[in-house]
Amino acid sequence: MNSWPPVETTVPDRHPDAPAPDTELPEHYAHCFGCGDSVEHGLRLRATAGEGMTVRSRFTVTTEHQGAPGLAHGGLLACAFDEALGSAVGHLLRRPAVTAKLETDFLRPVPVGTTLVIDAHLDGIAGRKVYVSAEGTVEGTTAVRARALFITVDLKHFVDHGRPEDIRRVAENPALLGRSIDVNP
Ligand SMILES: CCCCC/C=C\C/C=C\C/C=C\C/C=C\CCCC(=O)SCCNC(=O)CCNC(=O)[C@H](O)C(C)(C)COP(=O)(O)OP(=O)(O)OC[C@H]1O[C@@H](n2cnc3c(N)ncnc32)[C@H](O)[C@@H]1OP(=O)(O)O
Repeated sequence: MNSWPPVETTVPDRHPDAPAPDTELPEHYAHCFGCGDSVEHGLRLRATAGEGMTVRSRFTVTTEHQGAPGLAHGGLLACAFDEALGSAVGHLLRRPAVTAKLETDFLRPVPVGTTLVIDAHLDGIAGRKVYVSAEGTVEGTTAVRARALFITVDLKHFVDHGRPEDIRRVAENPALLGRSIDVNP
């Protein structure tokens, strides 16, 4: 297995305003497929800040998340990890970031009706590059592992690239961003 992180990094401190351990984390965007409550068949991940540079997320697989009969679709499992890893970056560093690379190892099938518990860990940063990894367990057995590179960006990244009507909706109703992001800091 390649060494991880693949470049020399430092391990940052938790941001002083990062949520305290055991705090339930809010959805970061109401229409986010990973965590938003407004997405009917979204993944609706729920996350809790952990100790140190960790966040624990939970994803309950429903009938709408199948790839094969009774089993979670691998792409949706990757999505759950993207969300869980992004949540660790965003909440622990309090900086906006986007996924540049996401790699997943599927070790065991994940059945419909089970809850995948995803423990994400922020491994290190090098400039704008943030390396994170996670392990997902079902009833105590490791089912999926993932590693990702996130790149920190300015909020302008989203304004410049997002569809204008969606950006406008958020500007008019900042509550769509939950309590995670202060659009007028
Ligand atoms: C007021 C503050 C508020 C703060 C926020 C607070 C709280 C937030 C709270 C919660 C957030 C919660 C949850 C978030 C949950 C889920 C997140 C889901 C995230 C996503 O789902 S997001 C969608 C998918 N994602 C994209 O839509 C990205 C598309 N992409 C781009 O937008 C560009 O591609 C970008 C910006 C990535 C880079 O572009 P760029 O021009 O800015 O920078 P550049 O290319 O120079 O890369 C810089 C350095 O990264 C290296 N690098 C780049 N890419 C690499 C790769 N793939 N492999 C290896 N290395 C790579 C380069 O090699 C260079 O390295 P070096 O510095 O060493 O040269």
